[in-house]
Order: sequence, then structure tokens, then C-alpha cells
Amino acid sequence: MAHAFAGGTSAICRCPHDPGRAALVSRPRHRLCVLASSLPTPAIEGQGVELSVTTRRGRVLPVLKDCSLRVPPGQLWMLLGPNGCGKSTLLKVLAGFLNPSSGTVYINRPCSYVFQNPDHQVVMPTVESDVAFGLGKLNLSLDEVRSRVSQSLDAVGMLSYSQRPIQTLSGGQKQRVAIAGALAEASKMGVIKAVRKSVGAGGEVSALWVTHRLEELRYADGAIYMEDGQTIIQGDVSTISKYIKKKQARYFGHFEL
Ligand SMILES: Nc1ncnc2c1ncn2[C@@H]1O[C@H](COP(=O)(O)OP(=O)(O)OP(=O)(O)O)[C@@H](O)[C@H]1O
Repeated sequence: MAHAFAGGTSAICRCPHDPGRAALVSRPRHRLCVLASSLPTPAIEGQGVELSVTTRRGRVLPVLKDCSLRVPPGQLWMLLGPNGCGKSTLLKVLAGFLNPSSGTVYINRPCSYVFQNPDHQVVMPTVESDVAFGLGKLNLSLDEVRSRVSQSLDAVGMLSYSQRPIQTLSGGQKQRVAIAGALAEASKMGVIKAVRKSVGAGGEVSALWVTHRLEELRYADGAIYMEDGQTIIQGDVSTISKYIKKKQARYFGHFEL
């Protein structure tokens, strides 16, 4: 099927430790996506993405000037860069919340077919109870359980479905509930670890994670560095880490002079 490679669910996850941060998670729905990981079909891709906003005074402000990136399927990539360089805006464009002024965006999106039966991932009758299920072993107070369940459902855009019976959800929505379950269970060890775990599980989830924290790079398969509305460099973690540290050293060296 021609559209078999285009199947997937994408979600914006807000990081509870830093609500300004967000991650784009793309969950392919067909194992062919995974098998095709050596082929040039990415999970998330942007080519020459530009976006300008018009201020209240009518000034056209370029926010994204030339952004290109590519996240292979089944991998966790990180998007880094200084404050205000355009990371969140780029993520919103990739997620389809904002239209680019120019350039192209490709994200695996839900289509008509789910290969891995999501009914195997959801075990309780309602969305809320399903997400709470995995917390049973953690000996948490009822308030803590409620808080984790609503936070994780909110993170995957499913909070308004909390009372819905599972069987009334679409395949993609069931997959989001499964991700929310993983996030709820893992909030102590950090959402980044939960996302890493989801991404590692058979390579069926791909994620793009926005962060300022270099230490989070250890969870990533690769990273993209942005500056002033442009993607500057994309590569493996060690290359990007060295690149950023060199920049920081130059910056601090400048002040020592
Ligand atoms: N609608 C808008 N109107 C005016 N300026 C905007 C708008 N959206 C974004 N910007 C500006 O575009 C730039 C990029 O913003 P964005 O939030 O994408 O940066 P960021 O890299 O995520 O920043 P941070 O790391 O501080 O969260 C900022 O200077 C921001 O003020």
C-alpha cells in the first residue's frame, strides 16, 4: 500500500518539570515504518521551513528563516539552541499547529491502518482507569494518582477523553492512551526517560524533544542545534555536544578577555 509508510500518531508532550518545553512524538502505526528505517523515509522531516509573524504594529518578523531537519523512525532526537532562537515555533510547525510561510514538512500521521493492535496495550474500561492501572504498584496517594493521570493525559492531548470507554476510541487515540500510561508511571524518573523507553520499544515511536539541558543529550540518538531561526547543525550526540560546548567556551572566553 502506498500509504503504509505514512501511518502514525503524533503528539505534543509538555514536560512537567519545565512546562515551557515540549516534545513532538510520532508513533508510526505500521511495522513497515520500522522495517524501512534504513530507507530514506523519515519519521519527522522539515525542508527549508520559514515562518514570519506580523506584529500588532504591522511589522513582519521572520521567526524561522531556514530550518531543515530529519528524524529517522524509531529514534529520539533533541532540538537545542539559545532562548528565542525558534525551537518551540519549529516544533509547532512540525506538529501542524502553525503553517510555515514556505518550505515543506513531513510527519508520519495516522492513516487507516494499525498494525500493532492497540487493544493489547490498553487494559481497563475507561481512558482514566487505564492510565491509572500501571500506578497501582507504586503505592501512591489517590491525589497523586489523579494528578499523574490528568497530567499525562493532558500531555498527549487526551484529557477531555478521560471518561470515555476505551473501545470507543480510534486506533491512534488508543496509542496515545498507551503513551499516557507510560508517562504517568514514569513521572518520578522523568518524562525524558519515559519517552526514551517508548522510543526504544521496538522502534515504533519517534520523538523530537526540545531542551536546553545538555545532560539530556545522553538519552538522544541525535540532535539538532538552532540559532536565530535557523537550523545550524544536525548530527550524532557527540558531535552536537562538542559543537555546543565549543560555542559555550568561546562565549565565556569572550567575557574573560
Ligand atoms: N506570534 C509571535 N509574535 C511575535 N513574535 C513571536 C511570535 N511567535 C514567536 N515569536 C518570537 O520568535 C522567537 C522564537 O520564539 P520561540 O518560542 O520559538 O523560541 P524558543 O527557541 O522556543 O525559545 P525558548 O528557548 O526561550 O523557549 C522569539 O523571539 C519570540 O518572541
